[in-house]
Amino acid sequence: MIRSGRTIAAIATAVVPEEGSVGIVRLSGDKAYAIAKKIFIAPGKQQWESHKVLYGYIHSSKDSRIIDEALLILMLAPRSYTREDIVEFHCHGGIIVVQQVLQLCIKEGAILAEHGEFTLRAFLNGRIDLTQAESISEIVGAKSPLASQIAMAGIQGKLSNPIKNLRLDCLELLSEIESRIDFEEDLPPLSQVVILQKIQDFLHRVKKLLSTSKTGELLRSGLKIAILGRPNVGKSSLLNSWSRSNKAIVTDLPGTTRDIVESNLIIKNIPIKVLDTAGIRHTDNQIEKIGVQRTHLAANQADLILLTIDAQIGWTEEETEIYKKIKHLPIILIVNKIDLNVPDLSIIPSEIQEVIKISAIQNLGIDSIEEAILNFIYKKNLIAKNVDFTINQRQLEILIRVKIAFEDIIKTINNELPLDFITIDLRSAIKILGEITGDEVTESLLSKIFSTFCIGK
Ligand SMILES: Nc1nc2c(c(=O)[nH]1)N(C=O)[C@@H](CNc1ccc(C(=O)N[C@@H](CCC(=O)O)C(=O)O)cc1)CN2
Ligand SMILES: Nc1nc2c(ncn2[C@@H]2O[C@H](COP(=O)(O)OP(=O)(O)OP(=O)(O)O)[C@@H](O)[C@H]2O)c(=O)[nH]1
Ligand SMILES: [K+]
Ligand SMILES: [Mg+2]
Repeated sequence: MIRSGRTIAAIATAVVPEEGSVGIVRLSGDKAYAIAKKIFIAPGKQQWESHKVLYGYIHSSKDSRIIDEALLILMLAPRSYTREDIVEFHCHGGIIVVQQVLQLCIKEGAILAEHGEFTLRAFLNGRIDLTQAESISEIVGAKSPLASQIAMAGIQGKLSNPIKNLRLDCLELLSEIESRIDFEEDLPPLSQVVILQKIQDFLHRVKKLLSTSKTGELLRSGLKIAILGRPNVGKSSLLNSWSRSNKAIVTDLPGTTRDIVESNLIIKNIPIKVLDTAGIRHTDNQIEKIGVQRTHLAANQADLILLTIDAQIGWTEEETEIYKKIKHLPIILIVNKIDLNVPDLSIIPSEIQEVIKISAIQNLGIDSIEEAILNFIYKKNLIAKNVDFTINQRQLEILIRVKIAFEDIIKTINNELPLDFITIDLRSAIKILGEITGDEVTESLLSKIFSTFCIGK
């Protein structure tokens, strides 16, 4: 994975046939400039200077066939994304031209970049730390404006700064304690109370960082919501009306939906995956049977269930039977088809607190469903107010280990054990914190992290 010394090349923009008016191919490494000189002609008196745009043609050096009319940007080290020499060819979009330009670069001695290799180099060359690199990957994959804003804060160091500061404060305390151990007679004593206060402050700071993880998780993975109910209550109609699509087949025949139909929505910055499912009933039809099994699987993987009933029919024995199987899950009751009938809601189970009346066909009540979902999210504390950064799963796991180390130190102090015991845990906390920023990191961990990035990033 770490192969500095070679010049890497990749297509940096999305590759979609006939789409995207401009496509970028970029090179990073010692040979970038020489390769660019070979395949790019800048007519007239244009100077090959760093950070100036050149206009010209990309051509195959072999048969001098012109591949594209393009712009070129040269960014010489260390003033570049990777801190190596970078060349960008801004070509016409679509896939053919950029693929040809990439091939040309390979022919001239570049190697294909691996996932995240440009950003890996930015990290290895010290331009950014590991949290900033992870934030760059996150801004690319952001599913909502808030997620993107949080990733941008991460790129600017909003996450790495508190972690770096905490690590520095730990290092300072460690050296104070160690010097007491080494030169006990020459220094004023360090009271256990002072150490305790400092560790409690560190612990508080770790907990604050940890508290952002749920929000991060919600913004990244979103919420899975399954629409459940017996056949013909209008589950597929609800999915269609909600997602303003015709994704799911709707007919007046019970048992229409056989397989899960998914739709991805964003509600107030939160990604929501809505699953339409096969209506639950006993059936001898082999296909429908499998559909119903899939409904049960989907229900158990969902964060929230929209149990849907028909206003004309109300709550029946069948609903009671379905409810028994899902009552351990968070449920919102949806009463559909209120355009046809005023429903009798007197017999629904009292445990069901949220009841929303809608008409899928007339697009009525969808906003109330969204409001109820947001309430569910706030009630469960899945999203924090005024978040300015969040930690990811990797950082969460590391911070939990740091928290344990601090808690162990507090126990050590309370048990009045010798200072040596404190330094062991403190040193371990420092090392673990270094795994977040990348100050303490193995090559295999780096491969793991950067392999999830997109190519050309
Ligand atoms: N064309 C293009 N657009 C792009 C990128 C890119 O690589 N190419 N980026 C890629 O993700 C993002 C911008 N991020 C960047 C971050 C740092 C540097 C950079 O050259 N930094 C140097 C020099 C700064 C300076 O000249 O003052 C540095 O920090 O040392 C460039 C782009 C988004 N847009
Ligand atoms: N009047 C009225 N009819 C509706 C409404 N929602 C759905 N329907 C009708 O109810 C019938 C069944 O709708 P679907 O959306 O297929 O019901 P489903 O729950 O997905 O049914 P299965 O997939 O078979 O389980 C169709 O004829 C719809 O047009 C509504 O809000 N008002
Ligand atoms: K149906
Ligand atoms: Mg259906």
